[in-house]
Amino acid sequence: MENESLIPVVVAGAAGKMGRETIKVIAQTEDMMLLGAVERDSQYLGQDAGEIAGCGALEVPILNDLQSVLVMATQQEIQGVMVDFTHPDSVYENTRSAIAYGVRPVVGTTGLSAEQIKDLTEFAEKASTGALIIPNFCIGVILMQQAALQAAKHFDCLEIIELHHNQKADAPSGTAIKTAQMLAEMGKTYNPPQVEETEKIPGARGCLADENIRIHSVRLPGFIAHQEMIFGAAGQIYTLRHDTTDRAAFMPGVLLSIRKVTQLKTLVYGLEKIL
Ligand SMILES: NC(=O)C1=CN([C@@H]2O[C@H](COP(=O)(O)OP(=O)(O)OC[C@H]3O[C@@H](n4cnc5c(N)ncnc54)[C@H](OP(=O)(O)O)[C@@H]3O)[C@@H](O)[C@H]2O)C=CC1
Ligand SMILES: O=C(O)C1=N[C@H](C(=O)O)C[C@H](O)C1
Repeated sequence: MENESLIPVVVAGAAGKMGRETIKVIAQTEDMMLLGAVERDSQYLGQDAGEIAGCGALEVPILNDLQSVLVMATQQEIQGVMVDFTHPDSVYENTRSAIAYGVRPVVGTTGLSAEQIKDLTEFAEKASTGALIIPNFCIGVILMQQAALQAAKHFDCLEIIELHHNQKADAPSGTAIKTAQMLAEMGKTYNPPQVEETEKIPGARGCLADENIRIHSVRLPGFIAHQEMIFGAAGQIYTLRHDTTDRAAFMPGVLLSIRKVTQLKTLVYGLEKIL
């Protein structure tokens, strides 16, 4: 393919676990090119993004100024896409900046509040810029969420347990929050109280998400990303579980999102809406 017809992609958080995986997969993808790589830690400044990702030199130096990379993206023939895998404390500003420059954000970073998502949705609408916020790029997770929606037609009681590596900054996970939101959209309130409960140690019962759904967050070395959903009713327990055993599992969803966001004019929240 000619360079001019490739989707130019900027990766923010280029030296992180997901940033490296994303750069590797873009390097192998015919209809995309890595245009820019941004990282906040100056130890990577000027280093080749491909070398850092472990896929060999791509001649794209890592920079630490997102704005200048976004400017570069605006100068391409095809509108650029920014993939963000940074940190909950940076993702809102990064996404707003990308939309302001007309560079379409594909946001994998979790930890955005409901107000921030609402604000970004309005901003993207005003700018007529496509944007995606995807709490989980893994198809298996979407299948688990769909199965949970089916189960919720028959079960009124459930709790969510999410388990992640201990480098994760935010809790509960974006996936668990989104799952609870999807269940809440069914118009039910779950887990009708049975007795008056007392938490002898605060937090014992996890956190309370939408429509009375409890989420319990486990952080341990050895995990990558896992979610269990336990439904209970008289005489039965129904359990759904998804395990991510390699970050490669997220990559088909990342590539799909990069392609889809170029066709959007508004912000869409959730991979299930673009499948
Ligand atoms: N949607 C999905 O399917 C998935 C989402 N995630 C989410 O993606 C995010 C990143 O995860 P992960 O890769 O594991 O985390 P890492 O900590 O491995 O990587 C994040 C990288 O981004 C850098 N960074 C932070 N802020 C900025 C900034 N403003 N500009 C540029 N770089 C920045 C960090 O630098 P430093 O180390 O100096 O802070 C770090 O190198 C998390 O929110 C995680 O929850 C993860 C997996 C899948
Ligand atoms: O931090 C992670 O690793 C992950 N974060 C996302 C989340 O918060 O749901 C997606 C996946 O679970 C991996």
